[in-house]
Amino acid sequence: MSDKPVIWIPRRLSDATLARARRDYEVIVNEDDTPGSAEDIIAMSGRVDGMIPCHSEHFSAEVVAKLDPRLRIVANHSVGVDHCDLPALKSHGVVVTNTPDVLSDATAEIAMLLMLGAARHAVAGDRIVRTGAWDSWSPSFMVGKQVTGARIGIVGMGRVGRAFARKARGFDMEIHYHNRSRLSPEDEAGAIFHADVDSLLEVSDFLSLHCPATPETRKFLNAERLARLPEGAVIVNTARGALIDEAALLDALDSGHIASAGLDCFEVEPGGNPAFASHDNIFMLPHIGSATRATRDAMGFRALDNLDAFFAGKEPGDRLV
Ligand SMILES: NC(=O)C1=CN([C@@H]2O[C@H](COP(=O)(O)OP(=O)(O)OC[C@H]3O[C@@H](n4cnc5c(N)ncnc54)[C@H](O)[C@@H]3O)[C@@H](O)[C@H]2O)C=CC1
Ligand SMILES: O=C(O)C(=O)CO
Repeated sequence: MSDKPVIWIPRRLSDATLARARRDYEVIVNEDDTPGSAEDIIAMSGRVDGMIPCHSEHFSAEVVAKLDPRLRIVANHSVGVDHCDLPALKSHGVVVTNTPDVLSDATAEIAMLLMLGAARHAVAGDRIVRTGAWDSWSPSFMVGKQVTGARIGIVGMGRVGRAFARKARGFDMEIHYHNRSRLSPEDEAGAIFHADVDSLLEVSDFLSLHCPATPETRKFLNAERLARLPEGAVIVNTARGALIDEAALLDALDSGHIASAGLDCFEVEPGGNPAFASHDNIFMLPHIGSATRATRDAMGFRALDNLDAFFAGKEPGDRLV
């Protein structure tokens, strides 16, 4: 019997992460890489001291109430923790950490891709070439919306929001933002703060969501707020599907008030919204904001750094509760 702590890794993390984990811990890996169910989480809590779950494993209050006291730390392999009932985990005595910063640039890259693709008809353009339907060219063919110099509204100017703003500056965009609090002049870097959501919406030719999913932000972008955006605005969401009222977004796209949307996150995942599939003006990706090799290694290492600190009796750097 080794005296190393035992940890459960429910999803197939990067090779480098698994190699380091196996060096330092007794590791139980879910080799078939399916999401851990409530039953799996509860059963595993009696066999392990720590876990490295992803946002696909849900720690609801009902699950947390049934956790075995052996489990002492949930070191998430994600920055978003809307899959965790933090107050319940805290009152159950379980430490929770996440992986901030290391995925901000990768996620901001995907937001840029979605913004550009949604603005410039990437879905329809790709389909027309791919299917051999490209049989003419004209000056009015596939005319899109220019990103360079346009006004971008950012909701949630945290780590990913600021990384996105840095990239948008490269496109000479005029940056506006709404956040829980105003940033320092250094972090703001010329971006224009809107204390009021409506005032941000009214100037946003493009709108990109970067705040966490919380009870307060659920369906943040509803019919009323969509109507406040300028005619022909483009929506980008790499945050969480829960932030958008998807039926209201479809209505706004169908009416032409919203020109297009670029979405990495959906209310139902995996799968997405089947009603979106027939819309060429929705550019969709399957929640791959942080999916680069470098970032996935960095996320895994950050989760392990948190475990290492915890099991060494120190404060984990990314402790949330
Ligand atoms: N698509 C993907 O693969 C990824 C998605 N994400 C999502 O992005 C989110 C943001 O990540 P970070 O930037 O690292 O978090 P962060 O905590 O650094 O930034 C979030 C910002 O939102 C602001 N905020 C919170 N509630 C708000 C509200 N009601 N109204 C306005 N602003 C509000 C906060 O003040 C903060 O500045 C995560 O919670 C996660 O859901 C993050 C990484 C990858
Ligand atoms: O980290 C997160 O919050 C994600 O959505 C996946 O990287």
